[in-house]
Amino acid sequence: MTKSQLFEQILQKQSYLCVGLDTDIQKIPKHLLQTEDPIFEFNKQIIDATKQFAVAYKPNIAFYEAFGAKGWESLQKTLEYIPEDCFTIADAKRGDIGNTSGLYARAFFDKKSSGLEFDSVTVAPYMGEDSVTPFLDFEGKWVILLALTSNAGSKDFQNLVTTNEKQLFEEVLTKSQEWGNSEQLMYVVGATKADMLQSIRKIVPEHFLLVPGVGAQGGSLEEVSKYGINSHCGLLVNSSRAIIYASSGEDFAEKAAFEAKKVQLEMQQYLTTYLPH
Ligand SMILES: O=C(O)c1cc(=O)[nH]c(=O)n1[C@@H]1O[C@H](COP(=O)(O)O)[C@@H](O)[C@H]1O
Repeated sequence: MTKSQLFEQILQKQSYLCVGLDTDIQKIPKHLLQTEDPIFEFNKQIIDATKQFAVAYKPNIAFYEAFGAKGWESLQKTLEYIPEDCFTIADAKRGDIGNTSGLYARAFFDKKSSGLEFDSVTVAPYMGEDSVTPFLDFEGKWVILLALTSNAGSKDFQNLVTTNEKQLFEEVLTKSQEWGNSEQLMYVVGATKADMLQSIRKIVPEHFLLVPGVGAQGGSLEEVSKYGINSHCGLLVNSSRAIIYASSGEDFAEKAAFEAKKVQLEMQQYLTTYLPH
């Protein structure tokens, strides 16, 4: 999916919601445990319930690979079930020396090789250019580079000041623009770091940002939208637990739809207010 196609979807659905499929077998409703593939069954019902309110889905790979071959099978079925018009993110946080990154890229982008073809994959930037470019070599695919993450430990390294008198995450935003453009690179900025969005937008005015951390982690959707929206929206805001575990009963899909719709309606307001006309 291209940047302009993604923006079109956002305008059509009046939403920049990404539903995180962090599907934890311990948390899914008990009645699904009798089905042949409970993780897929849960995802299928969540996707059906939320697809009119969401423009993207982000399965977090940890929740699948923990179950070995069976988990990968649930992931593949889930990916195939996501509607064509939704952007897909493999949240795998990969990155290694060049030849290894090339194989990680095949795992998520090359259907003939792995059976999976996502639109994008999350990548850790700290091994530098040659660890990221093998992902960028896949035409039409996106790399979502970790910049300023939502967790408390992000300050351990990402805020350190470098010899250029910049914080490390700012170096990531600046340097990586030499490797790819805003048609193939996005950045992760945690919703809990919304106060930094104004200065981040000065470095990456055109790029899409994947913003996790609203909902369960407490980030403010309003702040993120106010400081993060650019001329083509430029935001995918992820919510996982607050939507998919809105209920642990048989009404889980209905409750997920209710939560997703609530977020979508809020986003509609922010698009009206903050999207430049
Ligand atoms: O790359 C990510 O998606 C990510 C980056 C980050 O800084 N913080 C963060 O929470 N995430 C992911 O976003 C999701 C957040 O889930 P909830 O807190 O349940 O909405 C999880 O899958 C995290 O792994």
